[in-house]
Formats: sequence, C-alpha cells, structure tokens
Amino acid sequence: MRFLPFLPFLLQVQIGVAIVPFYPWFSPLWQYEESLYIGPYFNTAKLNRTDAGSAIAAEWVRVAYHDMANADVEAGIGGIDMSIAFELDRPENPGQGLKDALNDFRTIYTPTLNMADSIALGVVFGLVAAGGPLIPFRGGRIEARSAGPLGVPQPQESLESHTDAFRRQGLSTTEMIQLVACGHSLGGVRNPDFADMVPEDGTHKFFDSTQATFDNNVVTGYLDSTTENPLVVAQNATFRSDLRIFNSDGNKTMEALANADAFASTCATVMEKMINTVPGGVTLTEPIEPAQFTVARMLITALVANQTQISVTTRWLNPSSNNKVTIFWTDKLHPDNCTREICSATAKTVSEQPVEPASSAPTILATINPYRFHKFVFNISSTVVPDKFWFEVEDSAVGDEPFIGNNGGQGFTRLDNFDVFLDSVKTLEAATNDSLVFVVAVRKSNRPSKISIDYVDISADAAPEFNPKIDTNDFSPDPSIVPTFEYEFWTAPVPFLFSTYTLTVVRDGQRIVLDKDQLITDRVNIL
Ligand code: HEM
Repeated sequence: MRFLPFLPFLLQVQIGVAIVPFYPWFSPLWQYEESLYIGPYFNTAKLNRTDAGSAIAAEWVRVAYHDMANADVEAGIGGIDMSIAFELDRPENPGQGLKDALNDFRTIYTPTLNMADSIALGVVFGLVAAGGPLIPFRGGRIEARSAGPLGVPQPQESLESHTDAFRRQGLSTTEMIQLVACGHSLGGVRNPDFADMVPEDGTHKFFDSTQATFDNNVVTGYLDSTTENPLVVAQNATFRSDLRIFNSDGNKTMEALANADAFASTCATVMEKMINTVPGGVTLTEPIEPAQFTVARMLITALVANQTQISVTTRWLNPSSNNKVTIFWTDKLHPDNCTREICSATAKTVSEQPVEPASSAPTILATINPYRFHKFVFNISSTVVPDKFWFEVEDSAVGDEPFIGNNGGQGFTRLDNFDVFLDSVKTLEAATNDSLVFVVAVRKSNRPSKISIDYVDISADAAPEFNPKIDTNDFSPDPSIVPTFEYEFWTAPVPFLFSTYTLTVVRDGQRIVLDKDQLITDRVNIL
C-alpha cells in the first residue's frame, strides 16, 4: 500500500495580517488536522461507550501511561509506540481497560493515524472531553513491532523504585508527583485487577468523587484528608503508592496543585511531555493547528443522463457574517470552453459548528475554533475531465480581495481526473452479512488494466491481537450494472470490518493510488 509522502514541516498562508498553517490536501498533516478538529477518523462516539465503569477518558489516559512507562529516555528506547499491545500479559499491565482502549483505537486505524499516534490523541481528546486542558498534538509516532522491556510502576513497589522509574522515563520527582496526581484525577481501581484494594466483586473504587471530570479533587481531597483514593488509604499500607509519592517532597508539589488553574496548566505540561516521549529516531511534527481553509468529502457519482455529480465540502475558520465561497474548475480537454462563469458553482448549503454529535471531543475543539462549512453539489457533463479545482472565499476578515484556496498553488486535484471513482457501495439492509460490494465507475475511454483495493481488516482475529492487517482484493467488470454513456462499473467485495482503504489503478504500466479521502461515497445500494 502506498501513501502520499510525509511532510513533517509546517506550511503557511497569510490571512489579512495573520499567518496561519496550511496542510496540503490528503497529506498526513491534512489527515491529522481533520482527525483533531473534525474527527472523521477518530470516532469519538467511542467516548460514549458505556461498558467501562470508569470514564473512557480514564482508560485512554492509563493506556498511554502504560505504553510510555517502560521508556528509557537516555537510551532512546520506548515511549508512546503501541508496544503496550505486545505487553498485555504482564502482571504490570492488568485490566480490561487497557484492552478496551486499544480496541477503540484499532477500529479507527489508518496508516497515518496509526495505533501509536492514536494512543497520544486519546490523551488529548480524553482530557478535553473530561473538561480538562487542551494539549497540543504532534503526529509522526512509529508503531513498535514487538514488546519493550519491563518497567511499568506497580503500587506495591517502594518510593525509591518509583522515583527511579520516573527518572528513567525522563521525569523528575516533582514531575512524577504532578503526572500521578493528574492521571489519577480520572477513573479508579477495579476489583478484578486489584482485589487486595477493592475486595467486592465487580466494583470500582474511584480516585475521587468526580472520576469522569478532569479536576483537582484528587489533590484537594488528599490535602484535607477526605480522600477515598485507594492508593492513599488502602487498608494494606503496601498499596499506598500515591500516598508515598504525593508526600515525597513534604506535599510542596501537591499544595501547588491545589489551585485549579495551576493544576490544569501543570497537567497540560506533564501530559504533553508524556505523549511526546517517543523512541530515539522518531521525529514528531509541529503541533497541529486548526487550518484556516480546508476541503473534505469530495463525492462523485455517475448519473444516468451523461452527467457526473460532484459534492464537496469546505471548512473556513472564524467566519465573518458575509462569508461566501465559490468553487471553480478547469476542463483538461476543452480549456477554452471553461470560463469562470461556466466552470464555477456557489455553495448549496452552509452549516456552522457543531457538526458532530453532542459531547464528543471534536465538538469541544470546534467550539474553541468556530468553523463554517460550505457544501457544494453540482453536475458537470461526463465528457468534462476536471483536472483542477480551487475555491475563492469572500470574507471581510481577509479584506476586499478574496482568499484563494488552491492547495498551496497546486489546486485540489484528483490524481486520475475522475477516470476511476468509488460510485457506490452495495450492502444488505440488515448489517448481518460479512461483506460489502464496492462499486467503482471506470471511464470507458481510459480503461485501466487492473484495479485493486487494499483495506485494513480490523476483524477480531487480526494477529497480534491489536495489530491491524492489510488485505487486497481485485475489481472486475460487473455487467449486471448498466453502464452510462461514459462509464462502466467494476465491483470487488470488502468485509464489513475495515477501517480504511486505498485503490490502486494500473494503466499503461503506471500505478495511481487513491486513498479513502478521495474515494468517499454516500450512495449505499441495498442488495
Ligand atoms: C507509580 C506510578 C503509578 C502507579 C503505581 C499507578 C497505579 C494504578 C493502579 C493500581 C490503578 C488501578 C488500575 C485498575 O484497577 O485496573 C491505576 C489506575 C489509573 N492510573 Fe495509575 N498509577 C501510576 C501512575 C499513573 C500515571 C503517571 C498516570 C497517567 C498520567 C496514571 C493514570 C491512571 C488512570 C487514568 C487510571 C484509571 C484507569 C481506569 O479507571 O480505567 N497512573 N493506577
């Protein structure tokens, strides 16, 4: 499977006097930005999973710490790299919570937003969703392929062993106290995992009374001795690791965290340090900022009357009330016929945030960064070969001249000028069958020799357990679907449980790879 080249640097555009980041269409940076601020990959409905007892955010934060905790920063070994997926049978990693968290990330896997980056993003989303601070997200983590060394601290260990472990992780004693207090703001201790501390079958003892809210009650309850945190008040003193850690500097650090604002900003700093701890040789991107202007969801449909329908959505940050967007395109075969008047369309529908279901983390991020979406739906003749799209945004924030959204000068192109596109997906009405049929439209005048789909199979038997697996199927012409004037239709089966896919088109010995974002369809045909 081939993906577009990685661009670790930050590109910029000027809006009025402000310089804002720009992420090229379909680049990994563009995918990170979409994941962070809109969330089509990182399905945040998972934050509302109800089978956990603890807040989902607690599971996401704990899995990140357990992934990072065996790091040896000086030796450049370990960090956030998903090695935890290979370490779940160790006594230092007990609990269904770690597995459930990894399962959440596995089902949204893409090669860019891989398991290691998802573990880090889970902390960003988890904290915000629990009312905590927004920490910057950098992408670029690399997945481990095997287990790392032992090294996750356990409650029965001594203070000295904890201090050593945190030093190995690159954290001072003060940072150890801060990170433990911040982490233990969420969730608690579970009976099946630590029956010595929580003896009643199937129960939890939370670290504080607000286990789903990221606040400093865990600190204030400890300081005024009202806490029921099992790691402070466990009957068996051996398990009181939080107590030993919290008072290891005479409570100086805990007293500073008693101020709610100081707690939020300190936690943002140490949690960011935690998720940015990566193995030597891994370079993270700059923090992913909200883009000023971006384009998503280009849907293409072959209509019977020799027309192709295009639907595409743009997103504009901090819109003024007079904000208006127009789309333009070129026609590769008949450029002279394609004037500004003929080859342009205005937005059909306009929507403001929030676009995601209530209470999901991207909604919160989007509230901080208000967007306006413009959706275009228009038809062009199927004989047109559109090789470039661009947008003009009129908005008083950018002055009298419109902002030209042309993807850094390249235009928004599809690599194959609409010669192959995903037209629809066939499925059974009840989602009980085990495969879908992908239908691609193929321009008859430019038939490829081969079309295949690589998809990430996330069915439960992937091995190792949380490691997504990539499978390939070939398309073949399907005479049961009536061709249009320009297009015929090819089909290939894909199992229900996939997270992402790319299409490879081979023509004249050349391979063109289109990824999922260039291959979206809203059309689902019932078989
Ligand atoms: C000496 C260090 C630490 C020890 C001994 C320790 C110990 C524990 C224990 C025993 C549990 C209960 C787990 C279960 O019942 O399944 C727990 C839960 C948790 N820990 Fe820690 N922890 C430490 C550091 C941290 C750090 C640094 C973080 C994050 C920054 C963290 C985040 C969490 C979270 C969020 C939970 C709740 C999980 C849930 O409710 O599902 N811990 N910890």
